[in-house]
Amino acid sequence: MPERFGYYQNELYLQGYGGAKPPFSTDATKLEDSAAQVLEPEAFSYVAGGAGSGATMHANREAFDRWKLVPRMLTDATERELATTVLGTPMPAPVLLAPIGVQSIVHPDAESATARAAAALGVPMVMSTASSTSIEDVAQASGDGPRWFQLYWPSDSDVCGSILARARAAGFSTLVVTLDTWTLGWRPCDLDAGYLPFLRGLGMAVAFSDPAFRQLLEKPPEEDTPTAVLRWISMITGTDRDWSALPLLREHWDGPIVLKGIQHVDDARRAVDAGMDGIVVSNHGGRQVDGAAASLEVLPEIATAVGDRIEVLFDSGVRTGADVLKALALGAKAVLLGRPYVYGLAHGGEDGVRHVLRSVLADLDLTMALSGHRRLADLTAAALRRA
Ligand SMILES: Cc1cc2nc3c(=O)[nH]c(=O)nc-3n(C[C@H](O)[C@H](O)[C@H](O)COP(=O)(O)O)c2cc1C
Ligand SMILES: CCCCC(=O)C(=O)O
Repeated sequence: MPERFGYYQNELYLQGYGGAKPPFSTDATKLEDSAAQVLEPEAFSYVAGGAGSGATMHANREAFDRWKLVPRMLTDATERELATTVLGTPMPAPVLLAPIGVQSIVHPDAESATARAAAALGVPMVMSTASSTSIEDVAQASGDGPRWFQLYWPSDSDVCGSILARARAAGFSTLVVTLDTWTLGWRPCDLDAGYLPFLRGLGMAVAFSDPAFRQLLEKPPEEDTPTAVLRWISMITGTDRDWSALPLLREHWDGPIVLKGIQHVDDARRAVDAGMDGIVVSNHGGRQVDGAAASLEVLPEIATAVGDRIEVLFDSGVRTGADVLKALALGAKAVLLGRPYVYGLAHGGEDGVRHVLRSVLADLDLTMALSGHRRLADLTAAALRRA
């Protein structure tokens, strides 16, 4: 394990901050408020916002509140075993960083800072297709760190193949294909602010550095950005693909493939039938379908239906160690942490992401200990009660 995160007191206070106050809160639920103080209003709204009325974003949190841990005593949880392996990737705890695009709008070091922070802890980073940093630069920042690549699936097969070949060559081991964002959801915050970072040419580093994409353009993106942006957006949006198209991805990717954005048990079964290796039960943090079910609400039925045949990962609303425990007890193999690490990035770049990650991992470790669980395998529905 690259760095021991262990007990909160040892790690953050004695080693990390030497007993001094940390630079900002160790409570990820508070970071949103303080991030609002340090970010441009539009950038903050873009990150914090959800689709429509925000109903799904709120439902994601409410669903966590409906489940309560029921701690067990005298179980000897002095030493916990949090390390696990998902699709061949070893990790110190069942936590990955969710793919989040355009990180340059919150910090100039953007995805490179995130990659360094994740690598320092051995936590896998899922890099977004909509990154503000190219595949090769993220890989370099990530060094020996574990890394997965998230795909917004280009309709042009040459471009798709080129991007995936680059990701594979750069050491990204697992492909995460996001299905729930084939067009952007109705996001009043961004609409009201007239703010969409992509239309300003942000979050285009993967596309603009891709030789196959550049070949399709009459003028390079540096000379005519709006045309290049529109060409790219038209390529990654649309419904012209269905389940039968998934084998095409196998032609370009020989590693594990995970489908992200699964909410319905029948879609989870289809992912198994299509020979996929994993799914992420996710509603994109409530950013796509306003009124969609909370992801935690649908997790148990999906895990029961397919959990023995495919890796079931989870995101949308994870903020604390207890949240991780609950998702695992309800059938997830690991969770993806979303907005909180972006707020860490906003507060302090690489150090900020590390701070958030260490806080969540240490909180997870302690909550696991005090709930009486030694091993991840001990986390079953019996560890919970529905309120
Ligand atoms: C600012 C922002 C950008 C995102 N960009 C992507 C992306 O590029 N690709 C993707 O698959 N998911 C993206 N997501 C969704 C996350 O991967 C994840 O599903 C979501 O953040 C989980 O919800 P939470 O933040 O409430 O925990 C984005 C989320 C946010 C907040
Ligand atoms: C093409 C959209 C990329 C960013 C994204 O997924 C989000 O804002 O939720």
